[in-house]
Amino acid sequence: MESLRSGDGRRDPADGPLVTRRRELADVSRGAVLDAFEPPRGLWTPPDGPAIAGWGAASTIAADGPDRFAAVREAAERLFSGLDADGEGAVARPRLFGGFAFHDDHDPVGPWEGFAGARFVLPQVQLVWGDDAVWLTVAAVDPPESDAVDRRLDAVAEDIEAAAAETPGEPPGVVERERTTSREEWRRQVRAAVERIEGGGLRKVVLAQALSTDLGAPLSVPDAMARLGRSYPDCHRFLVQPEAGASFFGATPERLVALSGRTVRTEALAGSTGRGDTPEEDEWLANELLDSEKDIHEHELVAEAVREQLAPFAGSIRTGQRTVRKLPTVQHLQTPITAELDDVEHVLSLVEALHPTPAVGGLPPETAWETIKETETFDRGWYAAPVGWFDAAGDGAFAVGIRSALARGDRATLFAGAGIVADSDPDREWDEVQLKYGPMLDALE
Ligand SMILES: C=C(O[C@@H]1C=C(C(=O)O)C=C[C@H]1O)C(=O)O
Repeated sequence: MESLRSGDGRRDPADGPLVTRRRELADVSRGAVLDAFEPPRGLWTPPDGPAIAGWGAASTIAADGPDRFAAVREAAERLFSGLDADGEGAVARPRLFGGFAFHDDHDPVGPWEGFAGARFVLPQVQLVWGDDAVWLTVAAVDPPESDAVDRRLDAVAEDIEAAAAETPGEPPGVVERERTTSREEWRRQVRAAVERIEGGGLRKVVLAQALSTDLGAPLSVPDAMARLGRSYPDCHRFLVQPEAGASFFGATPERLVALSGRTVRTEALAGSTGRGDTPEEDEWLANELLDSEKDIHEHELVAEAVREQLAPFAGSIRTGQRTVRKLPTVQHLQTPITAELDDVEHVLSLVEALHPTPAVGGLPPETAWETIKETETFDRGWYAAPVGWFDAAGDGAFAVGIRSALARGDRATLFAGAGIVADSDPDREWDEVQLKYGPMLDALE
C-alpha cells in the first residue's frame, strides 16, 4: 500500500494535524479485504455494534509501566486535538485501536516483542461495517497537502473494491503441543493458592497456563478469523497485528466495558462448567452451575468488584439477572451490569479502574497480582488484558483478551485460566482450562 508518510507512525502526535477523509463503499466482504493491505493491522468484530478493520499506522501511541493508561489518554488527546475530519457518517469516525498488557511491569520481549505495555494505532485505512453501509476512512498526520488525503481515499477505495474474496484455506493443524504447566505442577499451584485463601488475605485468584503449539503450516490469520466468525459469532473476535508475522487474536465472550456518551455497559462473567453431550445433560449442567455455591461465590466476587470500581464514576448502577451463557465448549455464569456516569469520562479511565476484574485477576487485587506473578511460569503478555478501541470523544469498547493466542509463523501459544476459590478442586479446574483452549484450537485445527 502506498504510504503518505514514511517512518513507522511513531511521530509525536503534536507535530501536525490529523487529517481524515471518509466515503461510503459498496458492500465489502471482510474475508476479501483483511489480506489486501500489509500489517500493522487489526480487526474488531463484536457481537453487537459495527465490525471494524484497520491497516497501516497514521500514528502509533505506545506506553509502558503503571502510568500507561493515562499516558495513552494524554497522547490521544494531543493527537485528536489536531483533528481535521470531514463530517458525514458518525460510524466512520477515526478510532485508535489496540490494547494493554496484563501486568503493569510488562516487558515487550521474546514472544511479546512488538506488544508494548500499551499500544494503540490510528490506522491509515479504516473500514467499518455499519448497519446499512460500509465506510472507508483514510487518515494521515501532517500530510503535504490535504488534497493528498482525498487522492489517497480514491486510490484505497479502488483497491478495496477490487479485492477479490479468496476461498478460505484449510486450517494449518497442530502437529506438536507443549504445556507450560504439567498436571502435577498445576495441582501444586492450585493447592498452594487454596491454602493461601484458607489462611486469609486472599479471596480468589485466577491462575492460567499456556499451550505452545507447532502448526502444520504458517497460520493464515484472515482464515483463522473467518473460522472464528463461523464458530463464535456471539463473541468479540479481535486481531492485533503490530508487525508482519506477530498476531494476538481471540474470540472472547467477555466484555470489559463499552462507553457511549454516559452509558456504560459491562458484566461479570465467571463460574464455569462444560457442555453436555445431549440436550438433557447440557440443561442439567447449566442448572447445576446456576445452583453451585462455589461458582456463585466466585461469580459474585466479580460482580461486587465491578460495581465497586464503577461507584466513583456513577451514582446509578444497575445489575441484571444472573444467567447461563452457553458457548461451544463451556458455559459460564453471566450478569450484565450497566451504569449512567455522573460526568463525562474517557473510556480509558473506566478500563484502568476495571482491569483486571477478579474474573481474570483476583481479590484483593494486589495479593492476587502477587500470587499470579509468583505462581505462573509463562508470560501473560496481552492475555486476559483489555483490547479494543476508543475515539476522539472518549467513547469506546473493550473486551477481555481471553480465549486468545499469540501466533508467529508456524507457532502459536494458546492461553487459558480458571478462578481459584477456597473450595476449588485442582482436577476440575484443570479440565475447565482445557475446555477454554477450545476456541483457539478450533481456529488452528
Ligand atoms: C480466565 C479465563 O476465563 C475467565 C474465568 C472464568 C472462570 O474461572 O469461571 C470464566 C470466564 C472468564 O472470566 C480464560 O478463559 O482464560
